[in-house]
Amino acid sequence: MCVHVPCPVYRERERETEEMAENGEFSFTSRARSTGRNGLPRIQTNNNNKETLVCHDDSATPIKAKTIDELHSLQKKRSTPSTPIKSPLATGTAADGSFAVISEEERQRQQLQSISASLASLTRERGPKVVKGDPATPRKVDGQPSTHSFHYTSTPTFDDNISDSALKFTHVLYNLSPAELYEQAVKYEKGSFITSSGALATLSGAKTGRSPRDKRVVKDETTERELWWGKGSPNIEMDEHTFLVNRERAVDYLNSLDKVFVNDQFLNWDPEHRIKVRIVSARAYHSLFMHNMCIRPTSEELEDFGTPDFTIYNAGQFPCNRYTHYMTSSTSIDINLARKEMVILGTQYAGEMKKGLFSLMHYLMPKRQILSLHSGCNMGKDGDVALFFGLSGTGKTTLSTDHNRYLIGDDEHCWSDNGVSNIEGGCYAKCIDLSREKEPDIWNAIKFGTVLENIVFDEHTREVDYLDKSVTENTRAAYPIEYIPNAKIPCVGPHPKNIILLACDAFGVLPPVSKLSLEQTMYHFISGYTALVAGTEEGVKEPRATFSACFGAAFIMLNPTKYAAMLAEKMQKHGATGWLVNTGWSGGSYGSGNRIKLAFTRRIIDAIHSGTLLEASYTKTPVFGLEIPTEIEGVPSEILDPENTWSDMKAYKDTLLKLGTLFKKNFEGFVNHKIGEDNKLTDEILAAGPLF
Ligand SMILES: Nc1ncnc2c1ncn2[C@@H]1O[C@H](COP(=O)(O)OP(=O)(O)OP(=O)(O)O)[C@@H](O)[C@H]1O
Ligand SMILES: O=C([O-])CC(=O)C(=O)O
Ligand SMILES: [Ca+2]
Ligand SMILES: [Mn+2]
Repeated sequence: MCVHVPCPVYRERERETEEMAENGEFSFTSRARSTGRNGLPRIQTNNNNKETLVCHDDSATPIKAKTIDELHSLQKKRSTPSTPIKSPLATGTAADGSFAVISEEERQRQQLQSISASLASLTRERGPKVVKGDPATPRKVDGQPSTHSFHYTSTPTFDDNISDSALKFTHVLYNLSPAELYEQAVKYEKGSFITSSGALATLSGAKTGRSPRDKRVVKDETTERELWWGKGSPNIEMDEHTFLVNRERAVDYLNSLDKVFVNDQFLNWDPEHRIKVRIVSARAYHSLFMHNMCIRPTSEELEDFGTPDFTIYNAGQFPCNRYTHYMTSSTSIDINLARKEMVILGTQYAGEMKKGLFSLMHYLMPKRQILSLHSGCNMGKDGDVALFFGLSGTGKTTLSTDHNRYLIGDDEHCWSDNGVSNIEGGCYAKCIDLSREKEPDIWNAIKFGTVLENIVFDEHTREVDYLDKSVTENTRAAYPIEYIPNAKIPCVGPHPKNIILLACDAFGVLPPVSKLSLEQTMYHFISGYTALVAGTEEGVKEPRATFSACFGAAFIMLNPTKYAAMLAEKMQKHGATGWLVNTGWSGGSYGSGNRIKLAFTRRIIDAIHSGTLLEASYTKTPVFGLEIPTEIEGVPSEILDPENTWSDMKAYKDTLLKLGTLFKKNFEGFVNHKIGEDNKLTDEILAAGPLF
C-alpha cells in the first residue's frame, strides 16, 4: 500500500476528495484519510529515504499485460480442451473397423454443419452461413478455433449493417452456460433482471400461459391413423404444406437475427429410451429455460451428440401469417412427427417448448410400450415410489417436493418395464403466494441459474413479491432438479407403490382423501377432474369444472383409453394402490369454505407413503362411492368427511349432485371406447363412477 504522505500524486487526490467533502457530496474517503483538519492524526512514517518520495507500484510481480485489452484477455481462459474423439462419421474409419480419431477442428466443423442443416431453408439451395460466437465479441485472429469462435464457411467480414440474408452470417450461441446466458439476457432482453436471491427475472411477453387452441399437429397418412383426432382431442390438424410455410417463416426469422441460441440436450433419464433434442431460439431466456428443464449433457456426451432426434424452432417473437391456411390467430405451435420438428410462432411463453416435447414423448413412448405420464414422482428411503397425477395447479410440484423423500421429478415421467424415469432435468414450480415456511425447498431453489417468469420485484432491492399478480397469476420458477437437495440423480426409480390422483375441488365436496379401487382409479384417471376459480378474472365466483383426460389431455397424442389401458395393466401387475386427494376446498365451495391447509394435505400424503392409511378403517360416501378413512394422524378427523364441514346441508347435497352430474356428462364421451382386451374392465370402470 502506498501510504507515504509526500507522494505528490496522492496529495493531489487527497485534496480533491476533501474538496468534494466540503461541497457536501462525498465524505467517507476524506474522513478515512483525514489530514488532521477534522481532528484525527495523520499517519506518520519515519522513513526519510529519498526513494520514498516517489510513489511505487507495489506489485511484486511484473505486469503481464501492457494494455487494457491484454489484461481482459488474461481474465478468460479457454474452456477445458476437449480430447480427440472417436467418430463413426469420420471419413477415415480404419480398415480394422475401429473408429477413426478426429481432431477438435473436425468435430467443430461437423457440429456447425449439423446446425447449419437445422437452420437451412427448404427451398433455397445455399445457406445459411453459420458461425459460432457472439457477434458483439471481437474474434481472435490467431487462427485458433476456440469453442466460441469458429467459422463454418469462409471467414466472414463482420459488418453489423449487412442484413441481406444471402450475405449475412447466422451467429450461433451454442449450449451457453447459465452465467453466459445471464449476461446475454441482461444486456439484450428488456425485462431481464437479477433478483436479490440471484435468479434471472424474465418476462414472457403478451402470453403468460400456454395457447392450447393454437397447437397444431400435421395430419398425414400415418398420424391420421395413429393419433387422437376430433372432439376432446388437443391435436388440431394442419397439413404438411402449411407446416412448411410456418417452418420457413420461423427459419427465415431466426436467420435474420444477429444471433440465435442452440441447445443440444436430452429427454428421459432411462438410458435405453433417451431422446436427443435440439432447441433453436432467439432469446437467452428460452435457452436458459431449456438448459434447466431438459437433461444437461456432459461435455463428452455433447461431443458425441450427432444429429438430434427432434428439433424445435422457437421464433416466438414473430407472429404467424394470418393469411396462411389454418391460422386462426397470430400464434401457432406446430408439431410435425414425420419431420421430427416443432415450430413456435407468436408466443414467447417458454412452457410451450417444455410441453411440446412432452407431447412428442406421449407419441414416441407408447410405441415402445412405455407409459408417459403427467405426474410428479418421489421415492421414500425404503424405495417406495409414489406418482402424483393432477392438472395444472393441483399440487404435483408442491407435494412431490418433500424434504423426507427423494425427488425423482415434478411433472413428466415414463413408466416402463424397468420402473419409472423422469423425462426432464428440471422443475417448473408455480410461485404465486410462494412462502419460505410452507415450501422451503422450492424457495431455496430460486437462486443463481433459476429462471423466474413474470414475477414482480422491488425496483431497488430486487426482492421478489410472490403475492403480486400484476403481470399474471401464473408466475413460475424453472430450476435444475439438483437445486432440490434430496433430488434422486439419476432420476429413475422402481415400480410405483402408490398412485395419487390430485384434484383441486373448488366445489368443496370431494373428501380430502379417498382410497380407490383399480376401477375407480381408472375412472378418475380418464375423467381427469379439477375445479379451480379463475383468480384473475373479475366477478368469477363459481368454481369452473375442468375434465382433462389422463390429467393432461392437452399433451396426449393417442386416444386416452390407450394410456388408461397401459396404466391399468401396470397397476395390476405391480400391485399399486390408487388414492384421490382433494387439495382444494373444504367446509363449502369457493367463497364460503377454505382451501385445505397444505400442512394437512402433507400429513395425508405422509400416511399414504408410510402405509398407515392402507390399514385405517373406512366408510363409504354417497354418490361418488368413495372409501374415506375415519382417522389420520395430524389431521382433524372432522374434516375427513366433507359432509361434516358444511354448515348448510342442502347446499352440500345440491353441490355434490351437481358435481356428480358433471362427471357423468363428461364420461359419456368415453362409454363407447373399449379399455383393455375385452369389455369387462370397461364395464367395471363405468360402474366405478358416481351412482345416483
Ligand atoms: N392443500 C394444498 N395442497 C397442495 N397445494 C396447495 C394446497 N394449498 C395450496 N396449495 C398451492 O397450490 C399450488 C400447487 O401448484 P403446483 O406447482 O404444485 O402445481 P402442479 O400440479 O405442479 O401444476 P403444473 O402442472 O401446472 O406445474 C401451489 O402454489 C401450492 O402452494
Ligand atoms: O406447461 C405449463 O405451462 C405448466 C404446466 O406444467 C402445466 O400446465 O401442466
Ligand atoms: Ca408443476
Ligand atoms: Mn404440468
